[in-house]
Formats: sequence, C-alpha cells, structure tokens
Amino acid sequence: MPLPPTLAIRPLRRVDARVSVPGSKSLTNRALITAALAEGDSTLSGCLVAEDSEVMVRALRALGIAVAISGTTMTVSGQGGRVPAARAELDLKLSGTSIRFLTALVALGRGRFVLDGNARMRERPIQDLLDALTALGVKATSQLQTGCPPVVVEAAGLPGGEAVLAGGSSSQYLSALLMAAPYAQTPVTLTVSGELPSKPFVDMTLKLMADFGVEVARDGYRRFEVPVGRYAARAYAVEGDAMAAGYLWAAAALTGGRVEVTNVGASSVQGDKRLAEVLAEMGCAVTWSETSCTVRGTGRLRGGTFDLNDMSDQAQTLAVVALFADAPVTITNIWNLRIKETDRLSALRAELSKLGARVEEGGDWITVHPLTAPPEGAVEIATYGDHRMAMAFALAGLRLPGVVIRDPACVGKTFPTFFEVLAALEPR
Ligand SMILES: O=C(O)C1=C[C@@H](OP(=O)(O)O)[C@@H](O)[C@H](O)C1
Ligand SMILES: C=C(OP(=O)(O)O)C(=O)O
Repeated sequence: MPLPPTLAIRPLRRVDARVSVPGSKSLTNRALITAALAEGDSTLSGCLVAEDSEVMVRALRALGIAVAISGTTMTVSGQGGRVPAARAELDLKLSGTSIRFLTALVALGRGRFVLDGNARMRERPIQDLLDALTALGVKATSQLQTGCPPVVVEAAGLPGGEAVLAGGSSSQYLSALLMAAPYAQTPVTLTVSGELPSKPFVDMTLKLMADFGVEVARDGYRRFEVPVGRYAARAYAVEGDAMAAGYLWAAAALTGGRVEVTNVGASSVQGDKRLAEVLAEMGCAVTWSETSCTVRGTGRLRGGTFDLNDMSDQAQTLAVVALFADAPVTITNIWNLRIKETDRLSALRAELSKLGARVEEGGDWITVHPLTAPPEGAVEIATYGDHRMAMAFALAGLRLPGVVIRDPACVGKTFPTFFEVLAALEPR
C-alpha cells in the first residue's frame, strides 16, 4: 500500500516484540559490487530490497551485468572484472553508496559512463574520489564542475599505482576504490589524508573483500595496499541492517518495553550496532547473542556526551531519544551529517524545536535538552527527503500524541516496511 502524504504516529506503551530487520544496505550494495566483479554466479541472500539497492541493481543491469531477483535473494552473473556496456547513463537517485561504488567500478570498463542522481545528490560531494581516480590514471570529472554529480568517467581500464585520497568527508570514497582496485592493471596503494569518518565501514569493506577472496594489506586507516587479484563467486548471506535495528531498539528504550532484533548480533560487522551500547550507557538493559540483540527500556534514560563519528547514521535516532532523557545529550564529531540526504544537523534542530525542545547546534555537534512539556496539539515534522528524519521522528510519536510525519514514503530508501514494523511493536 502506498503511504499517504502525511502519517500520524500512534503512541505505544511498553512495546514487547521480536523482529527481524531488512538486509543491510551497506552489505547488500558492497556484495552486489564484488559479485558483479567476480567470475560467474554469486547468490546473495537476505538482501535489502529498497530504493538504494534497486538503483544499484538497475545500474549493474545497464552496465551489462545480469542480476536476477527472487524475494530477498539476488543472483549476480559476475563478469570477471569486465564491464560489458560501452556507454551508460546511470540514475542513482539519492544513494551515496551506489554512486560512489559505481564511479570506481565503471573505471574498469571501456567507454563513456555518466553517473547522476536527484537534485540533492547533485549537492553531495564526490570530488575527492574523482581526484584519487585521476591519480590512478582514470579520466573522471564532475560534469558541471561542482565537485558533485553528475560524474563523467571516460574509461579505458584502471592503470593503478599510488594515490592520496582526501578522507575527511566520507569513507565511501575509500570503500569504492578498495573494491575496484584488485582489477587494476598494477597494484594499487592508497594513502588517506585527513581524518576518515565512519571507519567501521572501511573494516566492513575489507572483510567483504576477504570473504570474496582478496586480502588487502593495511596500516590502520592510513595506508592500504591492494594486490592485483580476482574475487571468487560465492553464496553470501547479508546480515540485517544495524541502522534499521537502531530505530527498534530505541522504541524499546523510549516506551520502557523490550525489542529483540533477531538478525543483528554481536558477530555483526556493522559498526552501527554500537547504538545498543549507547542505549545501555543511558540506562537500558541490553543483551547480545552472536546473531541477535535485545534492548529493554528501564524507564530511565540518562543524558551524556556521545561521539558518533563511527556511526553517524544513528545520530538522528539518538537525538530523538534525547528528548526523553533526564539530562541533555550532546552528540559530537558528526560534521559529515551536513552532506548526507539533507543537512541533518540543521534539519534536526528545526524539527526538534517544533516539538518544543531546546537545541544547540555547532559545526559538528548538537545538544538536545530534554522536553519539559509535550507540545500542544499536532506537530507536522518535515523530513527533507531524508528517510532517517522520518524514521527517527516517528519514534518521538511513540511517546508524544500528535506527531505527524510528512512524506513518510521517503523511508523507501532503506526500510520500505518501517511504519508497518513500528505499528506492529504492540505489547504481546
Ligand atoms: O559505506 C557505507 O555503506 C556507508 C558509509 C557511511 O557514509 P560516510 O562514509 O559518507 O559517512 C554511512 O553514513 C552510509 O549510510 C553508508
Ligand atoms: C547516509 C546515508 O546513505 P548514503 O550515503 O548511502 O546515501 C544513509 O543511509 O543514512
């Protein structure tokens, strides 16, 4: 059922649920890339089926790489590092992982490739990736000279060699280069300058590459040496999405209830699982098994200062939880929220303020003071085309009557069934 233009959230008390979340966006889109480069068929199970993976699949098909989908299983006919199409114009909408990963992948081909997205994507930087590709011998440019998409790659294979990557804005550039690099003509050495955000995503990339048979030598997050190599086609099971799990754990924290997420656990490679630890620091009871994690709200949420540089997609979730803490919550080291689906720091301040919260915003931090009184009447929350604004603010609606989410359909980027799952978190 399509979602209406606005959606009123129904408050819930003491949720008690055992749920699984959709497949990880980050792992689905990485596995699609390594499977596309491997020789032969890879079967990826538990994939995310949502806009961000759909645009990736459509793009791979346009490049001549077949992907068959049955439910959440995707079978990719890898082309052994070849990119069959000689030209393509790819619309990656608002998917950062897709446009970054594919910009590096098409460099392995021969021909002219244009990669573009929606209006907001045309404001999201990609120049640092283009500069590193240029240093590796690729003709890759920002078509409108904005440092943002559309990107044009005039590909003639990836010569390889050494490049310095400015790492300060996004880890996705590094992940993109690493995954394509085994198919360069000579080994690739990448040195990262600046302080890389979102570091666990780089570990995830290296783990996935190793799972597909290519080991990278590294010196921390500074230097990476990628040998010439080949991925081996394989069956691969995608974990549940830890960012998606975050909303459900937060629902337990906020309602004094209990939620077990059955497909994100202690063995997960996703750094975003640490949100459960932050909720534990705030006062929740959290228990882990290898494959699942249960958060129990205790009725008390402490404030504090939390550095979310390694999992900034959880910042909006934590900022909404903060409304109901007993002291202010400061979230630090999250500058790059400003270049995501929207400027998330400004968006948070604007929408939290509508609920009546006192909010302070700095260049790379935000402080949310606890709500002293619920808002009077309904409050319509703007979501700025950002799935995480919609999902995080829906959590406020579990506690406050009258929260209305504008453009709820934007959750389709990574969690199309979010509102159904949320509404089903009833006490058993
Ligand atoms: O590599 C990935 O899969 C991602 C890395 C992070 O981006 P940045 O590295 O740009 O912070 C994260 O916010 C994004 O949702 C997914
Ligand atoms: C930042 C995000 O996505 P991306 O950069 O992949 O568009 C996100 O999903 O919150």
